[in-house]
Amino acid sequence: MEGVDHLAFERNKAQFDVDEMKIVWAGSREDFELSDRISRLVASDPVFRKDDRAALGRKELFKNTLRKAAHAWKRVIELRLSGEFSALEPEAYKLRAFVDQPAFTDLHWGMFVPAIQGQGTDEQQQKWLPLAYRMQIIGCYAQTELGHGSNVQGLETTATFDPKTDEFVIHSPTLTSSKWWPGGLGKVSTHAVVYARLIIDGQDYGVHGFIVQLRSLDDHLPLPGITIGDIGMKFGNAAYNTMDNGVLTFDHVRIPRNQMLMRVSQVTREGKYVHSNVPRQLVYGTMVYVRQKIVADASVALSRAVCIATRYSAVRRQFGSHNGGLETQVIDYKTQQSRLFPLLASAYAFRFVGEWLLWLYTDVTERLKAKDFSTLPEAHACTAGLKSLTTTATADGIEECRKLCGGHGYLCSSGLPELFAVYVPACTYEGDNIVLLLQVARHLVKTVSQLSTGNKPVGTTAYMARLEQLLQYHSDVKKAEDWLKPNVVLEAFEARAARMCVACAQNLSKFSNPEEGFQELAADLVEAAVAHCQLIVVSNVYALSLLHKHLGDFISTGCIDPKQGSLANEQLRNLYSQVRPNAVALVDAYNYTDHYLGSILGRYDGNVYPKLYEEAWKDPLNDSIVPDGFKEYIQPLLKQQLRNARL
Ligand SMILES: CCCCCCCCCC/C=C\CCCCCCCC(=O)SCCNC(=O)CCNC(=O)[C@H](O)C(C)(C)COP(=O)(O)OP(=O)(O)OC[C@H]1O[C@@H](n2cnc3c(N)ncnc32)[C@H](O)[C@@H]1OP(=O)(O)O
Ligand SMILES: Cc1cc2nc3c(=O)[nH]c(=O)nc-3n(C[C@H](O)[C@H](O)[C@H](O)COP(=O)(O)OP(=O)(O)OC[C@H]3O[C@@H](n4cnc5c(N)ncnc54)[C@H](O)[C@@H]3O)c2cc1C
Repeated sequence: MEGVDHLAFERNKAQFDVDEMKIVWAGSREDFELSDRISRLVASDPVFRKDDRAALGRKELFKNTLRKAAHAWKRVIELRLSGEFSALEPEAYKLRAFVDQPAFTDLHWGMFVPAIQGQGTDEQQQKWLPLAYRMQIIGCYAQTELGHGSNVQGLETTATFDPKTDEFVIHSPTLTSSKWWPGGLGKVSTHAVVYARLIIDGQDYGVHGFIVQLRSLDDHLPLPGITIGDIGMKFGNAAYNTMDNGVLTFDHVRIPRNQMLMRVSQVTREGKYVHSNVPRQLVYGTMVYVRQKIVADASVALSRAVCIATRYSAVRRQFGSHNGGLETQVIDYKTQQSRLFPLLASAYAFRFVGEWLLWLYTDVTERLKAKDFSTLPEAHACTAGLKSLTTTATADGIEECRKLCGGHGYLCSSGLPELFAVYVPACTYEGDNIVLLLQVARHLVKTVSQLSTGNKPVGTTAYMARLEQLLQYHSDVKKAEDWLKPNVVLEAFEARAARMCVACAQNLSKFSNPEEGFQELAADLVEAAVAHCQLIVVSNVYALSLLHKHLGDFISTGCIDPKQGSLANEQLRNLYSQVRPNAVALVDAYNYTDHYLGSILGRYDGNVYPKLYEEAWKDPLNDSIVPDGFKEYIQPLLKQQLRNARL
């Protein structure tokens, strides 16, 4: 059966041009060609092999990660993948994506460099960026502490200005102030951007960023006053254990004054605190940048899981055989379709919403350069909300895909357990998803409360300007096909989000203390924020399955009635039937190599069973026929039973 395309029959059913769809998914022909070239390059390089990962112990796994990161960097330079200086070019980014192994380089390029770019002055950038671009220093982002992560203003590490020596003294005053979690910190980084409370003359000016050298550039030992290590094994086997998330404490470590990142605010030689004419929230700018990247990556993780589950569902057969004929492909079961196809649609939807968010982020960045800060709240709300929405849906979606693959989905060789374990911390890092939704809720409630003062809502909240109309709205859907009209769906989502936000604002106004009200109503506020974020996704693409999933919201807010809900469901079933013949082609359009998918169930040729069988024999337990430990632990039991039987 080797080489036979078990899915050819499925591919022949496609009703659209897969090659054209590959370009749509990639973004452009140029992007497609680049991805295609780099994914093949990675797949054919033995250093980037990953099928042996599940069996490696932590130390071997980590060394393997260092080897891959070093090799990736060599390839970036040899192939001139990056521009003259930075590896944040699309080519290098793609190479990292296809290598598919989290490493310290993610934090160096993804957070340390952007923190200096966004928060450093021109002089600081000139000094530090060339070193970082050439990886002559390796950096990480040391914000979270043992005692505080979400509450950034609660961080305890201090940076006290010493006017006598023109230095800051960085110190960890308590156990809970130990830096805890930063990726790349545990074993690799030579430097960090450390977030600490700025103290001048006894006064606390809040949290600011400082560039701190952690390890010697000669022998890699921690510098005096610095205690540093890895925080230990994390969820999953290989998964995120390729990363050295670290712990760090400072004992009165001195750094020059000019190592405070001073674009947002400065400390003068005399110890005067000067705040530039920019919002203090720019100190949080690196998080906004990374949240946008996380949204762009959600579609990648979800599409991998969906690709595996779709191909396998077309290969797998259970029940339904008549007269010795073939059994039914599990993809033909309506229940399988109703679980799988909305995820297939979500992967595409997140791909497009990621593109849109990149556009929004680029626009905001351009405005910030021109000192226009007006769109910053919208950028924060959109990045926070969509990060939360897409990572939650993706993590849940990967787990659903595992279940869609039945028992075989639980095998590491399906690729799904590791994909889930690597992905699921995205719901926590870069802002816990609930904490981020509460930020969106604050923005929405503020928008509603400002309507009465004549403030015109902008951006993604612009629909609130039609509040009167949306509060009167009731869907006029009469037949299932009406739900195919994008405007009909969009209006229903707008009305639902507006009503949920208004209900929250009205309930909040009953509290004399708004903060107390916000705490009390937090669960409702989170639901209103989800409704708003779903509207953003819907307005960029799709939505009937979401409407079906949240039917309760639509009916209880009076946007639609139960009959219209059933019509939506009927239309959804019709759509599943239309997707069915195209399903395998729709996942082929992702153009993933078998190396990248890392899944026997998702193989392009569908040759699942022989390969699963072959793979089982490679497990280290099968190295010997009788297992180690037999003589010590099994044989005595068996002998004991024999003795008992004789008695
Ligand atoms: C070899 C090869 C090449 C390789 C190339 C590789 C390239 C790889 C790239 C990979 C990319 C990325 C990889 C990253 C992996 C990620 C690892 C994870 C890292 C981390 O987790 S870092 C730590 C993240 N921590 C958090 O996210 C903390 C979450 N908490 C917060 O953000 C805040 O504390 C808060 C919850 C927002 C609350 O803050 P605060 O108390 O200060 O604020 P208030 O609620 O009082 O609000 C005040 C005011 O400020 C507004 N606001 C809040 N945040 C922001 C913001 N970010 N931007 C703008 N405005 C903000 C808020 O809305 C309020 O406004 P208002 O006063 O109401 O008008
Ligand atoms: C794999 C991984 C990598 C990481 N990498 C880095 C890194 O490189 N650098 C770095 O600085 N940090 C890093 N972090 C830390 C990460 O950013 C934090 O863990 C994250 O911001 C969540 O904060 P927390 O751990 O304090 O959670 P907590 O805030 O303690 O959350 C615990 C629970 O409390 C709830 N909660 C908290 N506050 C509220 C509230 N106001 N209202 C309602 N519910 C609330 C949350 O929803 C959650 O259910 C990483 C974390 C992980 C898991």
